[in-house]
Amino acid sequence: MADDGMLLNFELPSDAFAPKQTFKGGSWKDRLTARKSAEYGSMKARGESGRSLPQFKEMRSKDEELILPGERPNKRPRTSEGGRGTKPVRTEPRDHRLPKSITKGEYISSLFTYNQESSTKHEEFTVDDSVSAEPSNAPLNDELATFTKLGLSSTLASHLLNKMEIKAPTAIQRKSVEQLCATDSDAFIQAETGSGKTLAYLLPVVQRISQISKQMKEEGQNFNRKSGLFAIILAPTRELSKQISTVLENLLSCFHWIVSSTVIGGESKQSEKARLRKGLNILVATPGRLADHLNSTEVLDVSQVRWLVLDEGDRLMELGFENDIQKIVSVLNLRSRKIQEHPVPGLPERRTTVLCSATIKATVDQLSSIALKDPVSISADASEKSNTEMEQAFSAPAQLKQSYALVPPKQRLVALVAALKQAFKRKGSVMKCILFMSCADNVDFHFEVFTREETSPSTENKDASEDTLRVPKMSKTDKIRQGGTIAETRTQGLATAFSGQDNPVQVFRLHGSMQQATRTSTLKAFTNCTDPSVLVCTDVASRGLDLPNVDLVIEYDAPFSKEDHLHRVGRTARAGKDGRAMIFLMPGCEEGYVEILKEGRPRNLTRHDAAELLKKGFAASSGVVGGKDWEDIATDWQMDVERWVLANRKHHEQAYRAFQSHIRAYATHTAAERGYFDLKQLHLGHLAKAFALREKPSTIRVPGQRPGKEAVAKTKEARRAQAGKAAAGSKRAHDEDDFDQGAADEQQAKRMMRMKSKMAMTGASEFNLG
Ligand SMILES: Nc1ncnc2c1ncn2[C@@H]1O[C@H](COP(=O)(O)OP(=O)(O)OP(=O)(O)O)[C@@H](O)[C@H]1O
Repeated sequence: MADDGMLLNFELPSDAFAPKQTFKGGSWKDRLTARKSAEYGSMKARGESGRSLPQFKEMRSKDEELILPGERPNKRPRTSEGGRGTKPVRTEPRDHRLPKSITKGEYISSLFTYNQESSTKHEEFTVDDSVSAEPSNAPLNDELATFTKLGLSSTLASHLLNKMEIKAPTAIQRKSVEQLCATDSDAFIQAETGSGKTLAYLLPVVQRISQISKQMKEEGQNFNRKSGLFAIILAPTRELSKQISTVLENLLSCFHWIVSSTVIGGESKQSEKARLRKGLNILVATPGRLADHLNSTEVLDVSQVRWLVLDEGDRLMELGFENDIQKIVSVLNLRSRKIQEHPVPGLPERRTTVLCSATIKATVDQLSSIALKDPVSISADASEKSNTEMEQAFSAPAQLKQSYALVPPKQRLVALVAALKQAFKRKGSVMKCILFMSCADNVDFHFEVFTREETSPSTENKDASEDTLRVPKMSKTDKIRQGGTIAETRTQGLATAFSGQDNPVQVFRLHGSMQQATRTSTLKAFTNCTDPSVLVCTDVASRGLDLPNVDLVIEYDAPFSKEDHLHRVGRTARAGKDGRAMIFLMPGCEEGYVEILKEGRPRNLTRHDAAELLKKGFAASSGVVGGKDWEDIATDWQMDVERWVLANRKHHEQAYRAFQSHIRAYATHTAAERGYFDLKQLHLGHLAKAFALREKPSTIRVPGQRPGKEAVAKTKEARRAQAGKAAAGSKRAHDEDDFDQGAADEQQAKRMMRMKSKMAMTGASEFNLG
């Protein structure tokens, strides 16, 4: 199941994050009224009468912050004038920025009040940006390190130079080409992102097969596509398989008699079978599809396979391809025993299996035990390393400039737009940016926000139109007709939200719930786009993809694991080029994640704060534009998006979905890192603002999804009443059991959900990658 389409069988309990009702903020009168109102509400629910009290929506603290029962306002920040508990110092009134009228169930809070502040020092780990770091994944500058000296034929070496503009090997290529051209032992190849691992395993494979073809010709035999399948390369995703296949075809254009092909799904098995029937010498495949063909395609003869490459080994395991790989390896072992009628001259006795990744996790040991025998470790580093050492040693490219932005939940959306505005302010400063989000719903919603038609910024008072913009109530049939999904085919648009004045920016979206053909064409369009562009995507684009000219990576939603972080930021600063990466974190427990970032041994890790981003993004250097300061401009923009969401049912539902899916995704960080991403500490009310939602989080429901605890409680009550009326004690007991069983199941469901959503959101299967 894909990440955005997941209608999982549990919903976050509406009151799960609500502490005991306490009312803070505003004057004592506000707090008293709020408490009385809440008491009145519960009396009313119990059927007791009470004197009329003001509706809660009418109450607003003096700071414009609406403090809701069930929501946790942040603690007042300490001020130099007084300790906690003293009246906060109000720098300026915010009221003028917010609409004067609000409607039932709708709460509008200011972007700039009650935000949690950072608890860490600003100076930490900030390094001078002007200090340039030597690229660590660049081609070698060593005259002795020529491809011919490493064992490649002069034909292949000159093809690399003249046709592919590859002059010298990278460090990992030097080691691996030398090793794999000379020996048949299994190998682990581990090197940082963008260091040329694809050629590190393809070059020796092509070289060895070209030698076989040469030997056959010398012995008077004809080498052609029917001579045998000699190498299989497995990759976890279709996109990656296609990319490997393209590099391979480029290489093989100097050996046109060696034929390669792919079986990766996404097209009919019949046409794949037809290709296999024609014969081929090198096959690039996804594990599931290959296992399928090994089962059902008789013409697929794997008895002569002598090279098996498992690219992105740890990812293959993460995505649950273990069984498929096990099956493939045992079929290869079994069929390699077949006695050949016409043995191929020069074909090695044993099969060489190569495992390759930028990050080597414990799971790789498992894969190694399935597929490898006494492997040699090949890393770019000069020292020989054990697996554990390799696991600890992975790092980001040295020349990559990393930073993190500490942004409170309410300001996330505006700060993101500000960062993008700043990045694309000057023509040519950033060409391509990849923006990572946690799930497909998030990608879809933000794509729409970035490409929406903006209303005139001169519209000063929009209060009058607030009610007319209200979302029309969705009828039951509408909901059914919509089926809980939004059909959206547009994958490219002009970024109205952050295009520079003379610098139009294109936005693309990519995630695993899109049709394969759309995914492929979107990637192609992004790659070929000559305008500055942003690819908003899930982790489907985090592994192995080599998209040219990406100079900025933004992780708006934190990665699910530190390995994912390295792969994401590794889409830039490739093969010695420069690159920048920024991750968004929230003040509070997420700040601790900086320690994890440091584990990737970045040469620099600069910190940005929300105010700094907003100021740079929303105002000129003077800080004031047309009499408005950057806070006003950011607020106007946020309000505009909120109104846009309210005005259209589709956008509203998209925002709902994105909010809910994001929270689910938030719960799926690896156990080791969950402490930094603690759902209980996430201020859902504030976070909703980053999705331009004005509703109370517990009321946010996506049509077709299972009701939350509140709704279940209501149903339970109704069912109890019914059971009571019918005086059917046994039935009641049965219903109770159902609910208790439901509660027990919920734990199980949550566990399943965590696993499923992690898989779906990171790309659970090659056929439906998220
Ligand atoms: N020797 C070389 N000289 C110059 N460029 C190279 C060389 N080898 C590879 N490249 C280029 O470097 C880029 C990255 O290569 P590749 O995709 O193989 O990296 P990788 O190590 O597999 O990265 P990842 O871990 O992200 O998958 C590609 O654009 C490739 O063309």
